[in-house]
Amino acid sequence: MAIRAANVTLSLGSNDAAVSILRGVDLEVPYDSSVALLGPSGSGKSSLMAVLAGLEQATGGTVLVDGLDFTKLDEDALARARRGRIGIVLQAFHLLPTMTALENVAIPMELAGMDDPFGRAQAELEAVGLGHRLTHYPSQLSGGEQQRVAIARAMAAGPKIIFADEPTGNLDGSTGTSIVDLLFARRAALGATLLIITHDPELARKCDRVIVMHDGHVVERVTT
Ligand SMILES: Nc1ncnc2c1ncn2[C@@H]1O[C@H](COP(=O)(O)OP(=O)(O)OP(=O)(O)O)[C@@H](O)[C@H]1O
Repeated sequence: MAIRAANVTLSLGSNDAAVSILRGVDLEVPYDSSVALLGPSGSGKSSLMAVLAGLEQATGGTVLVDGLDFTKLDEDALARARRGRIGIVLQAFHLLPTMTALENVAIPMELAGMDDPFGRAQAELEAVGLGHRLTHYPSQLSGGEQQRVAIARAMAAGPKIIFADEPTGNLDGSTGTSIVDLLFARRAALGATLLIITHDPELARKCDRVIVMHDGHVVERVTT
């Protein structure tokens, strides 16, 4: 299993002010599969993703990601565990404005000490259709192009698991559709697992499984 989570809880704040955000989530996600995470606003989708991606520590339960027990790792070890294993795409593209498209994709790999960061970055930008935009800065790119750079950044190190939180939320309909197609195509090419938060039932149907959350729980699991 790419992800195996059992009885995961997340509380934020302490004592009287504590808020229960995840209230015992169980989840199994096979390798090389796609999963849509649906549910009303505030149901805990982004919080669950943060825990599974190693960005936030669960308060309780077990979180096994690619065989690693994330609940046993401190922040530094989590950062190391994410490298080359996990790719993240968010609604806001979070590109660095002072870096070109190529640098935005290559520099994180260079900092992580990976081999040939610029060669890999160029290959991945070509794969997302941006071979002609390598030296453009984010401000010179359209929203859809910026999200392609963000996807290239998430994919370039060859992650086993890709997390995407409403990746089309800032894009118009047809641009959003092409971004989704691209995510699915790159996922398949890499043999990676994709977990995608969406409000779009049509997108959810494209995934192998659909998981519905409500009030910090998983309330429905559907295999499509
Ligand atoms: N840092 C925080 N401190 C306190 N409460 C928080 C914090 N982060 C999230 N929450 C609360 O946790 C609950 C779940 O939030 P989360 O963002 O995971 O939901 P979501 O399902 O992703 O919602 P949306 O679809 O609106 O993005 C919400 O009630 C939110 O207000």
